[in-house]
Amino acid sequence: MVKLAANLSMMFNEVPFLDRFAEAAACGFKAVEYLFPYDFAPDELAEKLNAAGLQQALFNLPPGDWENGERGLSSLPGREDEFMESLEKALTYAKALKCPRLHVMAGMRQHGANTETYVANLKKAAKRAALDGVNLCIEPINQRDIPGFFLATTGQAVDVIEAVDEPNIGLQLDLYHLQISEGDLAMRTRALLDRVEHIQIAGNPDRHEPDIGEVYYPFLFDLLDGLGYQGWIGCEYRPKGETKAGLSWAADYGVSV
Ligand SMILES: O=C(O)[C@@H](O)C(=O)CO
Ligand SMILES: [Mg+2]
Repeated sequence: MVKLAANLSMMFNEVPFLDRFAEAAACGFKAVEYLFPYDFAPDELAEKLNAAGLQQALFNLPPGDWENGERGLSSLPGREDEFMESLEKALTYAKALKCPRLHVMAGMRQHGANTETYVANLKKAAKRAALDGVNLCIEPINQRDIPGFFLATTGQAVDVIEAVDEPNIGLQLDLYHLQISEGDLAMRTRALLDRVEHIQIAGNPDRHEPDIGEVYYPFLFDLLDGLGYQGWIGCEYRPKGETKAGLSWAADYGVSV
């Protein structure tokens, strides 16, 4: 059975961030994800999560200087210490939020990203995260949304995961990005599933609700069920209008308003 997690960076933007937990739970979501928790204290977030009876499915490591275009540190030579510090910060939050997985963003080609640094950093980070029982994921992102993002395709991600060769690193399969970059969603999902740690969805090409656009998600959900996928599916989309008004697509999966 498909398990949907609300992405609180994009959904429920009608209310302040800390109020989005209760909104998501009221609609029937059992888990949430978001980009970054770092504007708030871990205890404050844990209290919101617990009060709403939600699980924390995923969040990202600090990405570096976001305002100035940084999108992760893990592949940037000369930033290794900063990267490990960012991991420690994320692990502190993961512990407070009982979050079993973290997304490690790759970084930008134009900032000097390279595979050797990426693999070495991920290996060290995976070993450290394993001590806390946390898994890491890497996510290929399409070059239209983030031109120059270092991790561009699932093939590259699989090569990196194989080179890192640690049991707690896997793929964050965002089907919105995959549709733009590679297509052939069902066949690729089937081939990649044993590497997948987390899935995200949105309608293509505008990143609105999954029932708006060119991808037919009910087919992919049935496929995932048939393949025995047990993980979360993060709803990482920008609602076209009001969040709740656009949730009817999720009624068959335990979410309604
Ligand atoms: O797909 C995305 O944009 C996110 O999952 C992310 O973590 C980076 O922006
Ligand atoms: Mg994503």
